[in-house]
Amino acid sequence: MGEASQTLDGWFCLHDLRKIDWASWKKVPSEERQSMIHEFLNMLESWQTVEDNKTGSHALYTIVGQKADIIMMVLRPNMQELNDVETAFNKLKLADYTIPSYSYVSVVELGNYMPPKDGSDPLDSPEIRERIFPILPKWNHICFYPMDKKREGSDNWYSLPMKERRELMRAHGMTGRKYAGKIKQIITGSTGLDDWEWGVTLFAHEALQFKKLIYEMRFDEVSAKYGDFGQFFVGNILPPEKVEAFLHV
Ligand code: VOV
Repeated sequence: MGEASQTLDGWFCLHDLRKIDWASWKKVPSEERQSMIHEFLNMLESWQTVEDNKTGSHALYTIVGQKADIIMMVLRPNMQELNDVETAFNKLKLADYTIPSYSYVSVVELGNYMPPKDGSDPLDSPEIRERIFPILPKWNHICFYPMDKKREGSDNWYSLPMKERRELMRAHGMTGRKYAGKIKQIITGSTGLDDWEWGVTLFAHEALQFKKLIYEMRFDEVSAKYGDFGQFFVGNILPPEKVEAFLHV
């Protein structure tokens, strides 16, 4: 039987996707809408303070297509704080005009397939700390999807020996490295936390790079043979200064 890979786990992560109830929103008098937008912007400012203090991070994007209108991705040191952020959003007046469309709970994860060569404590490495406690990039586009590794007949990731999994992950990493500077990936583990085993969140300057990377990875054995994927969500950055225009009706 396979040996479990040890993981380094960082910040907890919530992907919260909402639709805007545009029909109801349009009926709200403009002054009230303004005040709700203002209240939401104040919340974003408080999230920014957390990020500036490096005690969490967040990303706000609009979603293209009918699955959702916005995605809020929030990172916090523990599940309680994550829940607090979610509850605080739900208490905003604006939340009454949103419809939950998908959510995902996970924790930023780094596997030990490529351990430090000198045997040092990975948590002493600033590079590793930056990966498990990441400040999310403010790049133009986001792509998020959950995934599993298969356990079907002979295609069972979990019964492969560590050596073989390491080799497959090495090849996966080599494909990913070709996209350095074009795509930033945040892998969050969710076994026991949500319906799938991992959340994959990608950030890119150009949306086409998602298609190129994910297509190329389909040919890596680890994805071709063992990858099972959930729904894909893709979208555009929504910086605070554009929130008002986005919600303008
Ligand atoms: C920019 C692209 C990029 C790069 C450089 C990259 C590199 C790496 C490395 C080096 C490692 C192993 C160590 C670790 O960090 O855990 C991983 C790990 C992982 N990856 Fe990855 N990945 C990328 C990108 C990338 C994508 C696009 C996907 C989705 C797969 C697809 O087909 O749609 C993915 C998935 C994963 C997963 C689920 C894991 C955990 C697997 C496990 O069994 O534990 N990943 N990944």
